Amino acid sequence: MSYAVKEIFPTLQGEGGQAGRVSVFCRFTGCNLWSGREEDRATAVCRFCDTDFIGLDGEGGGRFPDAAALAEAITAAWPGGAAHRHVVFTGGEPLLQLDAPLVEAMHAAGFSVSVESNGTIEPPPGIDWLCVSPKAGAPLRVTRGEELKLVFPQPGLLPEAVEQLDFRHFFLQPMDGPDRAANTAAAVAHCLRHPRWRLSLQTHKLIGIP
Ligand SMILES: C[S@@+](CC[C@H](N)C(=O)[O-])C[C@H]1O[C@@H](n2cnc3c(N)ncnc32)[C@H](O)[C@@H]1O
Ligand SMILES: Nc1nc2[nH]cc(C(=O)O)c2c(=O)[nH]1
Ligand code: SF4
Ligand SMILES: [Mg+2]
Repeated sequence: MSYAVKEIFPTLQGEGGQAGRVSVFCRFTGCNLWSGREEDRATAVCRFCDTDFIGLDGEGGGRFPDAAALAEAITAAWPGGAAHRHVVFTGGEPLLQLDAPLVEAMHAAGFSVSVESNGTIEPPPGIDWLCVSPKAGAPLRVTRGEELKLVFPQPGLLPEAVEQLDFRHFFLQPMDGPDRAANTAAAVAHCLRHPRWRLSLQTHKLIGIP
């Protein structure tokens, strides 16, 4: 199958348990919880998204005919040598497009494979680090993985509703937007009272990298 990609760029993973790790981000086009158009935001299932995932027009974006072609583009974007290669598939919702042949092609190219997903779609086999970030009002179908990263606070989705699921790490990530400072204080307060939860800051935004 072919893949629609918004952008491919090297940076540091900014969030969660792998923050600071050199990574190539492959951002797929499209999401199942929002069209990506501002006029639809107020009626979307997911209304707080901080990302432009429409189209193919970002750095390194485009339509890739098969897994080999996309793996080649991701490999070309890796800033280092043959060791420590790491790709993060995100979006939009990457599990609308990421499939086993692409995971296999990335492994064959020497990459460890991470995924950022909203948890509504079952992943293909072989993913090395699955981050699930559940969304209020959306069906949570993926209940295991390496990390659960809850954007906080979300009316209608309390940490208590997801903290017994089968994840190795539990993160609260303050919701960015006009209330970011208050949301950060609330997340810190929740972690202090419920130490299962750790704070995930969007560190790339703090230091001004993509
Ligand atoms: C843009 S999403 C793409 C991946 C997938 N669709 C998802 O929601 O997990 C990447 C990460 O950013 C988080 N995120 C999106 N908007 C945010 C915001 N306003 N504040 C904090 N985190 C946000 C998501 O929850 C997710 O963990
Ligand atoms: N540096 C950096 N880290 C990230 N972690 C998750 C991101 C995403 O948009 O999925 C993201 C992103 O957009 N940039
Ligand atoms: S599910 Fe992810 S990509 Fe889709 S609108 Fe929400 S935060 Fe954005
Ligand atoms: Mg982002």
